[in-house]
Amino acid sequence: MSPLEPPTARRVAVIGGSRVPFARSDGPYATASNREMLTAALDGLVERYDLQAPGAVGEFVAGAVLKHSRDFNLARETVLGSRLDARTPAYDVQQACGTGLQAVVAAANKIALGQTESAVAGGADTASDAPLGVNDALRKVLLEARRAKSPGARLRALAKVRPGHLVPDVPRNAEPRTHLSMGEHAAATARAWSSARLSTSVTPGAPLSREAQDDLAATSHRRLAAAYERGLFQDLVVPFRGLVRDQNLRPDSTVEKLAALKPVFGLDHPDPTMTAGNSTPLTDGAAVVLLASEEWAAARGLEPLAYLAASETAAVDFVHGDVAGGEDGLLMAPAYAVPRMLERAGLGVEDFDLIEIHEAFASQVLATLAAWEKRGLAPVDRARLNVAGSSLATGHPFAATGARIVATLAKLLAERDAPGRGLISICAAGGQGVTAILERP
Ligand SMILES: CC(=O)SCCNC(=O)CCNC(=O)[C@H](O)C(C)(C)COP(=O)(O)OP(=O)(O)OC[C@H]1O[C@@H](n2cnc3c(N)ncnc32)[C@H](O)[C@@H]1OP(=O)(O)O
Repeated sequence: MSPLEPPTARRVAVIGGSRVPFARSDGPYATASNREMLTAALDGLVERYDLQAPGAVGEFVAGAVLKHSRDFNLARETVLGSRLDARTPAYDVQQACGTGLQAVVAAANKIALGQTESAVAGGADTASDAPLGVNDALRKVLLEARRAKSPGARLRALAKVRPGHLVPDVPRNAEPRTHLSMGEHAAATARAWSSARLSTSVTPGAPLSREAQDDLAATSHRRLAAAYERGLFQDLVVPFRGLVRDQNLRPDSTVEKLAALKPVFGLDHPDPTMTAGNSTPLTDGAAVVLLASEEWAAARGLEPLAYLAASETAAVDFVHGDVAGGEDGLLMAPAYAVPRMLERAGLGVEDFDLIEIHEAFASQVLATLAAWEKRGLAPVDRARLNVAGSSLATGHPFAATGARIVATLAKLLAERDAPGRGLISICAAGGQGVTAILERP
């Protein structure tokens, strides 16, 4: 028997995106689950691209960072409650804040290899509906009670419950080994890069200054507001629970206003620079992207916005390296992923019309830019960076951010109505980075 020939890779088109407006946690989506938000985003896409028919979508790939055990396969549970055909296979991925982009890459690779013709990928997260666990002591008692062979034995087991057992196990926005929050890690990285050279900073002498961070945040709000204003998100955002645009957006967020906010991270060092204004807020939301082969798109008369041309992941050893931060801080893996991806593609950052860096914190974006320059990449032209705003303005529902960025960038490339290339860089908890290239030939 002759072996199957290895398939030739095909181009993967980004057809469109759909997301709910992002909401600040404990706000309008406080009672919405990941599944409900993801279903709303998915149904938006199903409706817009007429995907109800059986087999229209080959697979749904999605994930959440904070996930209830009842959503053991959130993607499949979402399909079953959505307008997508119930016979659509679905599975979860999880790579912290890189989840949404990793879901896109996983789905795209199957399309590229001819294993499916179309897929939807994305993610959702809610810090409002975070899963609370029972603490270990109570878990032992409850399991003992469940195993009890008689009502008496069950009662004896339950009688062991003490008030202290009722303290819930709350998921923390902290690194499990260092016990430091993401913000504290970013503050340590900002210190490590504070004397870095950065050609394009508003404060060239001190690229990670408070002023430079606030400027980045104000720019993000200003550009997101302008993008809403000119209708960029008209076919990308579906209204949900009374919101029509991202709740965190403050068009009036000026550098002067941001300068008045008090620092919240890195307070154990002189001159802390990170505030609620130049950090992302805890956010609830969901986003998805429709991907397909060129043949699938052509058969439906759909014009691809752009193509997923490359992707890369990297991880830094922040555990054995510099645990608290340093050059290889927790959120610095894109400093390795992007140069590697560009080398493989034979491109430089100057070859990109648009660059999207997920804004976990302004300081982390600036440290990433400095690291790229240090590793020999050309300075990033700020006029091409996050041109429609990014996470500082939209907010950051962890697993949704990748799909938000892919859909926004694809739309921005299509808008230009000319050949173009866009770069995506996303840092993730766990010391990981997920990056990608979109292209419009
Ligand atoms: C890989 C990754 O992505 S890692 C990133 C993961 N995400 C995180 O770690 C989330 C980090 N963020 C947080 O933990 C929280 O949002 C914090 C600690 C930064 C801030 O929390 P809070 O103090 O609750 O923020 P809050 O929204 O109340 O803002 C504080 C103040 O700043 C003001 N403010 C916030 N943003 C702005 C802005 N853009 N412009 C003007 N004022 C602002 C608020 O109005 C508020 O003012 P008030 O005290 O007068 O009401």
